[in-house]
Amino acid sequence: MILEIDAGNTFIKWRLVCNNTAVQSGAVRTPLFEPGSFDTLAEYAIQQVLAGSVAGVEFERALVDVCERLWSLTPLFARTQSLCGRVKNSYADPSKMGVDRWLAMVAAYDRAECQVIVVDCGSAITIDFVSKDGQHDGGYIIPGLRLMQESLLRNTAQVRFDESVSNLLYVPGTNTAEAVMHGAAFTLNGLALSIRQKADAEGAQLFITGGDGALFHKMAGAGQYLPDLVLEALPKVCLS
Ligand SMILES: Nc1ncnc2c1ncn2[C@@H]1O[C@H](COP(=O)(O)OP(=O)(O)OP(=O)(O)O)[C@@H](O)[C@H]1O
Ligand SMILES: CC(C)(CO)[C@@H](O)C(=O)NCCC(=O)O
Ligand SMILES: [K+]
Repeated sequence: MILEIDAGNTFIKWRLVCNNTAVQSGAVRTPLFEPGSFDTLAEYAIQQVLAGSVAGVEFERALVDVCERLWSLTPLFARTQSLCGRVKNSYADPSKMGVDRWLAMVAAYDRAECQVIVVDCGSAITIDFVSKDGQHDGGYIIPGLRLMQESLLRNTAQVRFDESVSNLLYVPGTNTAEAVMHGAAFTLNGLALSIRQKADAEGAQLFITGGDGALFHKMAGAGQYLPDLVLEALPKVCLS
């Protein structure tokens, strides 16, 4: 049994994989992660822990301790590489690129083996372009839906995330909260349409993941939404 972990700035997502099949999965809010968070998995015979993290060194240290305590093993952390299979990084210093972006690109390219556009709608929205021969042609990092709203609503603290069901609406708002939340959704919608257009024009396959990925997928009306895309490439990247 293998425990795979994708640690982002909002959620730490995990799944248990047995014979290449996910048998259980879950998520912990990153700020609420504590050494006991994985105690419910203590009973499983976990032979390997593979992790990709953009959540900082403290999380990595905590995970090392947890794995030692629960299963007497050391987790393997994926690191952004300059090359993995045919996928070539465009960063002069690959260590500066979030490993979640790299993992998603490697997984998407492995599936398509042609030109891909990879969109991860998490705390941040990242959009990465990989050519048909595997060259990363660069990408974008944009504040995610929640960050867009929070950056504007920091001074109207009563507006809570639960109200953002209206994220799905992007008609012009008739109060501040609506104007801000619908504005964020309107921005995401514009982004989705422009990415779809680019994918269509270039004949690229579009891969979408992340907490707001389902919404982006709906807005784009194209591409594949794969919630576990970042986890998929963990074995390849950790073990190469
Ligand atoms: N219940 C929820 N609580 C918080 N955010 C949610 C929830 N449901 C959807 N979201 C959206 O999902 C986003 C977080 O997505 P995700 O879990 O993919 O982020 P992450 O991988 O932790 O972030 P990153 O990798 O960018 O650091 C939030 O910004 C928010 O817009
Ligand atoms: C952009 C995020 C936060 C998306 O999760 C992550 O990939 C990250 O921390 N990246 C580091 C900066 C970069 O990728 O250039
Ligand atoms: K992510």
